[in-house]
Amino acid sequence: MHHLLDGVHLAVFDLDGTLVDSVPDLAAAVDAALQEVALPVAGEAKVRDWVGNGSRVLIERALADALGEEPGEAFAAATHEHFLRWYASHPCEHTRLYPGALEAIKGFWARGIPQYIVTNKPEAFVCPILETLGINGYFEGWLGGDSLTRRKPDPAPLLHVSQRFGVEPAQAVMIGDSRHDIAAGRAAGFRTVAVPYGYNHGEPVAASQPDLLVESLAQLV
Ligand SMILES: O=C(O)COP(=O)(O)O
Ligand SMILES: [Mg+2]
Repeated sequence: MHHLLDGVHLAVFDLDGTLVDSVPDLAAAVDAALQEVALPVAGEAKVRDWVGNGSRVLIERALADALGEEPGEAFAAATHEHFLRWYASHPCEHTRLYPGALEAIKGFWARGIPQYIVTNKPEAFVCPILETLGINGYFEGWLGGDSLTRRKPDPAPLLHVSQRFGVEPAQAVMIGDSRHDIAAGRAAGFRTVAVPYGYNHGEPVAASQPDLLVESLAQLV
């Protein structure tokens, strides 16, 4: 194990952009929703920069881009419903594990360190993706962006998990790809690890000054 993980008793992973490249399926769902409301599609490159604050914000960003102004509440809600319906039936057609992700998960598992997912994506989509990729059995559970009243960058979901496992925050690590993961981890008192290949609104995640930056999750184990 990397020395930053000495004495770690809980590993919390972000999902989108950290364990899995989910943008192809997210972008397909965003584009399907945009087409439902007769707006031009956005494509993967734009969606990549919009992911990170949950699906409702993702749709609001897509609508603002297509309309050139902030969408109205009811229009955003209706378009979000189109997104949810599409994504629910195609959550994992092109979504893939990043190189090194499986190695890391197996490494934590082999050492008996409990693993949990804290994502901002809606909770309902987490299990289908993990199951399709065959990795759900490695995790004790997961929280989505709609599981609690607060989500990353708020530390609440991380503290919820560490309390559930009776682990001091200093003995837990948050592993993610975005400034929201690092902010949540730091605010919770977790150690923080970032990967540079994911989604961080087009900015380098190194700017968030994680405790450790690894090119591949395999470097952790
Ligand atoms: O769906 C999102 O907006 C981000 O999801 P993540 O927290 O797993 O990166
Ligand atoms: Mg992420």
